[in-house]
Amino acid sequence: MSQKKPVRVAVTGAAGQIGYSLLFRIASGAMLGPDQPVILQLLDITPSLPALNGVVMELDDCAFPLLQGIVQSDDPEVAFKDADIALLVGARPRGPGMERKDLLEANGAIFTTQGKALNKVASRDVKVLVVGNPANTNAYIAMKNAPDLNPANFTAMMRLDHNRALTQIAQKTGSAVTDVTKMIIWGNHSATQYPDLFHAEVKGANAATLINDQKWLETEFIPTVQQRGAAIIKARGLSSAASAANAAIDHIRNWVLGTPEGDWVTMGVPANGEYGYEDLIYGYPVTCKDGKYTIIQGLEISEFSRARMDATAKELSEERDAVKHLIA
Ligand SMILES: NC(=O)c1ccc[n+]([C@@H]2O[C@H](COP(=O)([O-])OP(=O)(O)OC[C@H]3O[C@@H](n4cnc5c(N)ncnc54)[C@H](O)[C@@H]3O)[C@@H](O)[C@H]2O)c1
Repeated sequence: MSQKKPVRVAVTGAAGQIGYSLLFRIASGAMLGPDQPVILQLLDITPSLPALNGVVMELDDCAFPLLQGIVQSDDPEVAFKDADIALLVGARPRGPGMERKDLLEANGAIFTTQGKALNKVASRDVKVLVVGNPANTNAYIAMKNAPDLNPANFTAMMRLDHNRALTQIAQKTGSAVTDVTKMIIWGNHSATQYPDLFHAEVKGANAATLINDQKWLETEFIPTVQQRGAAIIKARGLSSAASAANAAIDHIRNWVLGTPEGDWVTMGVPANGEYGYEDLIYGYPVTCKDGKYTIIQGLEISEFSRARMDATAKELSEERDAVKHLIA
């Protein structure tokens, strides 16, 4: 039995689809390691509490050795109390006839409340990952509503896009996914994201040079990664959930336990002028060590890449400007 102090992991939207894949893997040790006990602090809205209780019954029935406690609540100040990690998954889905700005508004209200609650009760070092869409802007709103916490601790999930791109390159080049390194998804977790092949490597060789097919890059690779979420909804009738949960596990595991030597990952993190962007939560390549991430700086950016990086930054600025009134 591990002697380590349990880590408090808050998960919102815990009764939802992603929650159903995510919670069991956190409790099994997939996220923080096989010797790290956890306490799950689960938040959902009042009407979803009966369903949440069913999920908790199943967690109990797994008898996970690392799971040292479960809290269930519809109150963010209960769920976020002393949280070391907060996975903000719950969000308002886009309903029929809802415009993008209505979605921003509905989620803005949720992430304002949750940012304030984190500010009030979470651990001062809480690591926040926003999964609920629009993830980058929701993370921005939560960060701005938590003035006592370090802004660097607010991140948005770009890892699903990153992992999707890794597999596209592995399949294209007939290599193992572990042979593909240094992928980057710049910008927003949306259809404007820019999956950048020009710094990626396959067994240490530059991926763009190796593939040497600009038409494929522009007409297949980039759109496939950008549109993957929609393709999954079309095929499955439901949005990606297990792969999203897996990406959340990867994001936190690397942030807490580090990235492998010679590789980096993509995280949506506060932009403070890197590559010319600021006051956004923007997808950047980062390495992680000792629980901290560092943005990879100084990569050479071609005109082709710059146009796409700017386009996704423009969309993020527009989203930010649309929610300005929600920020204190
Ligand atoms: N960043 C990414 O890569 C990525 C990938 C996939 C899905 N997503 C997003 O993740 C979110 C969740 O997806 P899902 O498939 O689990 O959805 P879902 O509808 O199955 O579950 C969402 C859950 O959140 C709960 N919820 C709603 N408002 C809440 C609030 N204010 N506080 C707490 N809980 C609340 C709901 O009751 C529900 O249980 C969606 O916004 C989806 O678009 C993001």
